[in-house]
Amino acid sequence: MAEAKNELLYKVEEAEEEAAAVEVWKYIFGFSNIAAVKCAIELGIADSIQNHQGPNPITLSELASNLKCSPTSLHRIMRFLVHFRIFKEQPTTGDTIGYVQTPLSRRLLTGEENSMASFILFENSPVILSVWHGLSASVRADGNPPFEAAHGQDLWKFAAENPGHSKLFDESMACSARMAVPAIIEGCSETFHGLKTLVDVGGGNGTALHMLIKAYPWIHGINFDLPHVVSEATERDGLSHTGGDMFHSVPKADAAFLMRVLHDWNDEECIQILKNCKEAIPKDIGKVIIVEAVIGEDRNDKLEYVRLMLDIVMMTHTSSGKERTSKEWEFVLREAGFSRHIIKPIRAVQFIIEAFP
Ligand SMILES: C[S@@+](CC[C@H](N)C(=O)[O-])C[C@H]1O[C@@H](n2cnc3c(N)ncnc32)[C@H](O)[C@@H]1O
Repeated sequence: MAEAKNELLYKVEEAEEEAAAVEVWKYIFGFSNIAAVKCAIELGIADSIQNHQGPNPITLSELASNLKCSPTSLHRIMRFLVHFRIFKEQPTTGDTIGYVQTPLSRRLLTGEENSMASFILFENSPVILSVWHGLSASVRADGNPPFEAAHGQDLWKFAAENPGHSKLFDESMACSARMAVPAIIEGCSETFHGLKTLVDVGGGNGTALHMLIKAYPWIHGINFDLPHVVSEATERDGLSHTGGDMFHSVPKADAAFLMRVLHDWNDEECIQILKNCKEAIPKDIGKVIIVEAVIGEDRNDKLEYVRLMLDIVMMTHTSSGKERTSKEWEFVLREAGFSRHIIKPIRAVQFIIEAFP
């Protein structure tokens, strides 16, 4: 009996060793996946495949000629991206191989509804990649927050002084807003009924608010963000842009909407922002609609790993931000003076938290 048990234990350990020997390469060369995808976006591979006309899928030589690339190098990139199922190969009638899109490669198109291209380019820009080197120092608490250690100032001040970086950041946020807002509308439509005005606090370039106003045209939207952000935002029907500082005050409206803003700040700062939102809404019918990750709420959810990654992203990108558990949300909301709140899951990384004065 004991021998059989030892034998089984040995087999499990052996299988784990074998798996580790394969898995460890992900951590040695894992960045090559990101770099190859970034390269595909910069070259415009997905766009070129999309724009290709004709009965056959685009061949390597056609793609290389469109993109003005060396076919030999492009072949190596395409072989890699096909292996990782970003693109697919398909035979042509001319007995060669062509390339076609997959649902994943369509996320690399520029200017498409589901595009994540700007988000990928932002997260893998030199400015952001350099901050990751400061992670262990900040965990040991003997270093500055990683972004400040790398750039000498925080993300927001850096953005205000670097318009190119700020624009890419706003576009990257708009990309993921285009994914999140349909999930909000699908999962929580009733949240917006009865509202005449809605202020999007830290609303970036207004993409999310514009989508909400299109779905609920009776609402007038106020897109509120830092002055340098709203000065670059496009004018859109049904909404106005207001520049300011949410730590000072928030424009008045029936409800305040905060999507992926509070996770940029520590508890004390969150409480201050939430108190200012509470001041901005009516005491009787007002509410604050928060769109944020809730860690550990559904550990088996397919997107839980994204919430955990996002928490580490907050450690590196912001000075004090974090993703929160439901208990941590309860704490900041109570401290900000809200009497009750409800957490609703939606089909997204984030949940909806509705808080009432
Ligand atoms: C992570 S982004 C979220 C953008 C948008 N809500 C979304 O989800 O797509 C955080 C936003 O907060 C804004 N922000 C930072 N500090 C602010 C402040 N003191 N007052 C107003 N907005 C601020 C930033 O400019 C940025 O647009």
